[in-house]
Amino acid sequence: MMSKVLKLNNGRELPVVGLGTYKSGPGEVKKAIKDAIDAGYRHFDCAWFYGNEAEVGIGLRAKIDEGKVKRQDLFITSKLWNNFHAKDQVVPMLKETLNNLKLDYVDLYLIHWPFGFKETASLWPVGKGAAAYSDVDYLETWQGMEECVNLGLAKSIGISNFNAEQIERLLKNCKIKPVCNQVEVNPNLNQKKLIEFCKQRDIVVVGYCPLAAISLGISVIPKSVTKSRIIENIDIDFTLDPEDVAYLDSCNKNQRVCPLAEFKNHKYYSFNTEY
Ligand SMILES: NC(=O)C1=CN([C@@H]2O[C@H](COP(=O)(O)OP(=O)(O)OC[C@H]3O[C@@H](n4cnc5c(N)ncnc54)[C@H](OP(=O)(O)O)[C@@H]3O)[C@@H](O)[C@H]2O)C=CC1
Ligand SMILES: O=C1CO[C@H](CO)[C@@H](O)[C@@H]1O
Repeated sequence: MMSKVLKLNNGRELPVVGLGTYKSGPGEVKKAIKDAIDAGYRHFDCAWFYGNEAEVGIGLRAKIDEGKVKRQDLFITSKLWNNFHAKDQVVPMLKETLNNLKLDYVDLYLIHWPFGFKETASLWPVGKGAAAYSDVDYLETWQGMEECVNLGLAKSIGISNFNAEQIERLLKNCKIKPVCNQVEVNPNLNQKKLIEFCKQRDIVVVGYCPLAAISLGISVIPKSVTKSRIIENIDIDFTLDPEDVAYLDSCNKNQRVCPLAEFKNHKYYSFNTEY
């Protein structure tokens, strides 16, 4: 049976299953949040880039106000987008997210990707080449993330889409350790080496695009705006037979849904290494 929470390296607890919110559209995400809270979800995966944090916040606030949950029972994650990697932009961007979510703090704030774009570039500067890239080092960004913890705006901080080498470099140069690395995990990309690498360093892996990938000792954040699926996705009280595990292992092709290959020439692109 799967444990319901994972312990983070700062002593806090992360509910294993969370609700993803990417592409949860206007007019549907508020209801999805409310349905999810009713179904027992307490972990919500959000991001400034998803453009829907204000409506997510309305759903959360409605359930808090009706007394269904307390703020302290929820685990809310958000992420810093790539155009805002300069150290002095991190706190203001988190404040904007908090304003949208109508919260005083997030439980977890992540650097969404290790590579940055210029603030003046578009949010998704495909085809613009290096002219759109910023070379702000994610170590600088991390100092801004640490400031978020020191100000009480984030209870925990972490990273997303970082490779092993980047994690090692960050661990050697941080004051506050990242609690998690959020990366793609599914049968086509089982991430065994990266998961083991993170476990050895007491970093929890949160798996995105996760449908059908469970039992790996990680947290998963399936997205759905459909009530029956929201309920189905948290009802995962089962263990897989060894043959099922072997079958899922055989599916691994190291293929990504989100390679962001458009940015593969960026100095801090993370998927040019094995893991
Ligand atoms: N850090 C990062 O860079 C990234 C983070 N993420 C995060 O991870 C989350 C999950 O990833 P995502 O890309 O959304 O993909 P998912 O693997 O969660 O798939 C979501 C899709 O699957 C459908 N679905 C959900 N449950 C079921 C079910 N039980 N049966 C059949 N279909 C189902 C949903 O449809 P419907 O909604 O219509 O029910 C939706 O179309 C994101 O929402 C986001 O929060 C994602 C990508 C990158
Ligand atoms: O979170 C995310 C959702 O998916 C996008 C790609 O389609 C990613 O860029 C982003 O990291």
